[in-house]
Amino acid sequence: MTAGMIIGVLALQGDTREHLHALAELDVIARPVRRPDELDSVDALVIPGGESTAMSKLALEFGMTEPLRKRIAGGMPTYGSCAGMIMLAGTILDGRADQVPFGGIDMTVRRNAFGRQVDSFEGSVDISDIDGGPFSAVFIRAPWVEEVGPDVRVLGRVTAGPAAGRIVAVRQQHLLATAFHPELTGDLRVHRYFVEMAREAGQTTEG
Ligand SMILES: NC(=O)CC[C@H](N)C(=O)O
Repeated sequence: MTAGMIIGVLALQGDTREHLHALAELDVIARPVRRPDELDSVDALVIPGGESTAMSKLALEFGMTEPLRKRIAGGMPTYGSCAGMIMLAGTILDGRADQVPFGGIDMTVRRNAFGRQVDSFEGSVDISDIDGGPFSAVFIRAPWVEEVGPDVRVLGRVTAGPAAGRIVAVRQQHLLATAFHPELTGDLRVHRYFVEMAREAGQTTEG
């Protein structure tokens, strides 16, 4: 069912195009999603990196917040990178008061957690479900995960440096989030893992 599967990439704000490119390398149809009717036509969704406060505001303006919350809570496989991770969090620290996440993952994330002095850096992250060695992970004003609920599996932590041990990749059933940007490094393993998740979900719902 992979061949016919359609994966949307939220296209309100952020690096939508890079995710579309990454998905195009895999055996799926990938399209941008801006409106509720476009959301209805996809089997799974990627929420890109960018600026989560801007994304939240645009989602409210485009009438996307409620439809997204419903689909995500209803089992649509969804992957969020960086700002996308923030939007999938139940609780945001250092967010804006008017920021409304889509939720879904029982976790608390801290925005811009790695500190102001380091805007972006590359670190090494092992992801427990993904073979092939550690990721060379790009962090850009990235969040980290401060707390997870009992249903959340921690998949990856920063391995070295001052932020060593910080949680930067998680999964809760059909939902996946990373604080870094695999769409920027040409390493397709996270996208492939997500496509596999989406395919499994499709098989379950289609019997
Ligand atoms: N690269 C990113 O997606 C950065 C996330 C951004 N700092 C935010 O809070 O939304």
